[in-house]
Amino acid sequence: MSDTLSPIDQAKANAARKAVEFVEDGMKVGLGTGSTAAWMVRRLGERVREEGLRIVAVPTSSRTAALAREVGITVITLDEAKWLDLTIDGADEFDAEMNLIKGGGGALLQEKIVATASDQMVVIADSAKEVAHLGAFPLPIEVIPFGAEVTRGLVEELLGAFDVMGRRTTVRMSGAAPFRTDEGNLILDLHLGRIGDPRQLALMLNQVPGVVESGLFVDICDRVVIGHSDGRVEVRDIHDLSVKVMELPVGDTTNIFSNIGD
Ligand SMILES: O=C(CO)[C@H](O)[C@H](O)COP(=O)(O)O
Repeated sequence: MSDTLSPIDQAKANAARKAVEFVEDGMKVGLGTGSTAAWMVRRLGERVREEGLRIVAVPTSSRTAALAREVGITVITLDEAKWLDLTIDGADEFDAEMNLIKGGGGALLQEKIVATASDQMVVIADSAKEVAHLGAFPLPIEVIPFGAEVTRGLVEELLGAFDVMGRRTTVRMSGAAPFRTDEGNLILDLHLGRIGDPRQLALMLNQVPGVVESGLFVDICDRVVIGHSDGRVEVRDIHDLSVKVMELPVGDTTNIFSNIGD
């Protein structure tokens, strides 16, 4: 029930609920990964079951695929979809230009492929994710296991040429073993503190052999839906950053709180 939710979960759920309003009948939709995205998938499932909304969806992880099927959403592959109308996903950080750090859940590669193959990417986030400069959240990069320590060394060397505060890197773990992505790759977390030029860093990281992709999303996000813990939801559009739509709490969220798995 909604009154058992923490303020942060309430904020995430409200942002998710608002973003799902952008989904229209007949759309092909990309589904993000993470706890905020899970709220969105549940709410979308509700619309499918209760309103008869006809959509097909491309999930960005095996976790999201399982949840989507569970709530009654038809799942297809990106190659079947070919192109998507809209992707809704969470983020670990976003700045005023809607640059993002993503990959806290380890799904950054599929998330970037799916978002890039979409007419629109809508990010849903609680207000704590907004930052003046990206980088306090460790930047995840996906690297192939072959020669991963050499790749790590090259990345650390590269960071020496960048305007970042810290340069420490860690291999993401899952218990005692390295975390593996859905593609079987590893995640390196870059503890940068502050990223001076996200665009340049994203470009350069992709030049390192062994790096598959970084969690820096530059010029990909079109809209951010921000949930506040007091119940307000704010929508920002990259095409009109001067306009902020402030809204009162969005409807009754009781149903989607009944089967919380994340
Ligand atoms: O990028 C992601 C997963 O790879 C998530 O969208 C990001 O980590 C935000 O997660 P949450 O909504 O749980 O805070």
